[in-house]
Amino acid sequence: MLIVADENIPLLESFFTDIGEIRRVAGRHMTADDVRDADVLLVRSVTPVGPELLEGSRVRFVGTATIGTDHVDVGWLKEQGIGFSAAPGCNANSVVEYVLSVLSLHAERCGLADGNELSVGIVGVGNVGGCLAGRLQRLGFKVRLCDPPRAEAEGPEGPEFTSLEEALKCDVISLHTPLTREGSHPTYHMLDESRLSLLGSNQLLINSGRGEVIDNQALKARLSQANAPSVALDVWENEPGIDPELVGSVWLATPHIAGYSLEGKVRGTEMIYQALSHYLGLPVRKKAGQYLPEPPLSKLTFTATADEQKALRTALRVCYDPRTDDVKLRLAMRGSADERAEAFDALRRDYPVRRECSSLKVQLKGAGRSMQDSFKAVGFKLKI
Ligand SMILES: NC(=O)C1=CN([C@@H]2O[C@H](COP(=O)(O)OP(=O)(O)OC[C@H]3O[C@@H](n4cnc5c(N)ncnc54)[C@H](O)[C@@H]3O)[C@@H](O)[C@H]2O)C=CC1
Ligand SMILES: O=C(O)C(=O)[C@H](O)COP(=O)(O)O
Repeated sequence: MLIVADENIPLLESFFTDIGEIRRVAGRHMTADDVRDADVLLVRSVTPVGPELLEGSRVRFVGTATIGTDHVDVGWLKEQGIGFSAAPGCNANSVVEYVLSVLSLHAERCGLADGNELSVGIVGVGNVGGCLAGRLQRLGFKVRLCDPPRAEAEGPEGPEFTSLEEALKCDVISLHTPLTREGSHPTYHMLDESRLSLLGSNQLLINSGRGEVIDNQALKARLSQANAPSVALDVWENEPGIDPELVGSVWLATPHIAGYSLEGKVRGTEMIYQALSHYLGLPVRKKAGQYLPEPPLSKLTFTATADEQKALRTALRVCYDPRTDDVKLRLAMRGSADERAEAFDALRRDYPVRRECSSLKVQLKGAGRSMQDSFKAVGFKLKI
């Protein structure tokens, strides 16, 4: 059996050698010739999968080691009887940690002693948005949820949902919808010129869903006007050929790496390995946990003199500080359009190992219940 796979899927050999021969291909440049004689295709978000790639090939199963599926023509695969699986939720925790870290930086630069004074509108309350809402509520933030598809499906039985316009009134708005162009609630350019005009300079807009959910040209225009909001973008229109002027206009700019914790990536591989094994009727023998190395930093101790908010910010940023990725992306925006696109992909391909908060044991000497609860809410393991 031949498995053609994006070379950026981690642990390909560890998970798939027993199943078939692996051919590694650069995902961004995968062609019909690369996959013609394959039985299985494993991709990431950068490979459009549909008739152009697969017509006339032997492929009978496609797996994407990502949450998002907007790069896959799922309907066409179904019509062709080709098996398909994504990795729902695999890196949701990583995205949530990115948002928490962005929020901590924002609170600090706004001079807020307690970030949880902020109200947060979460747009798209699925795996990522739902997990984020739970954490923020435990941390004492005021959270508003916007998810029209869920509101319609769940009715009065579900949680309280608000309209997009109401969510856009919050101090912070965090986008976590998939990219959709059809249906009752399409998200393509959901934040257009008119909705962006509702935001003001005391607000922060975060997008770690998909770039096309915001009209990037309208956003660039909005950021050049008076009373513009602060913006943190992890995802962009036209990746990898993103707009360098927009990078220059936003507060925090990262190269689509919110979900790039090691845990999240390895879980993505594990999930498509499990799905392929089920599809082929093979036993599932391997687990992500067996491939996670010891983290470079495993313990952190705060003494009884530590201030709760400062300690929490420090611990969070020890695990992940988006400012490092921001600096690298800004530096990568020099050069020609081709060089910039290549540099964007290189930042993602060569991304350093980033571990989730759960990899760090935190000792809080003499800390009260509130401080312990806050650390646990973020996802740290407490050392008793
Ligand atoms: N930046 C990154 O590294 C990553 C980005 N993502 C992106 O985040 C997206 C969300 O991920 P999950 O939460 O796992 O997906 P999910 O499918 O679990 O949840 C998405 C939610 O958005 C809601 N939704 C759909 N249309 C909407 C609309 N018009 N307005 C408001 N809500 C709407 C859905 O009802 C659903 O509850 C993914 O589709 C992917 O595009 C995911 C992982 C990493
Ligand atoms: O899981 C998703 O959806 C994402 O956005 C991934 O983090 C994207 O990673 P790549 O597949 O582009 O490496």
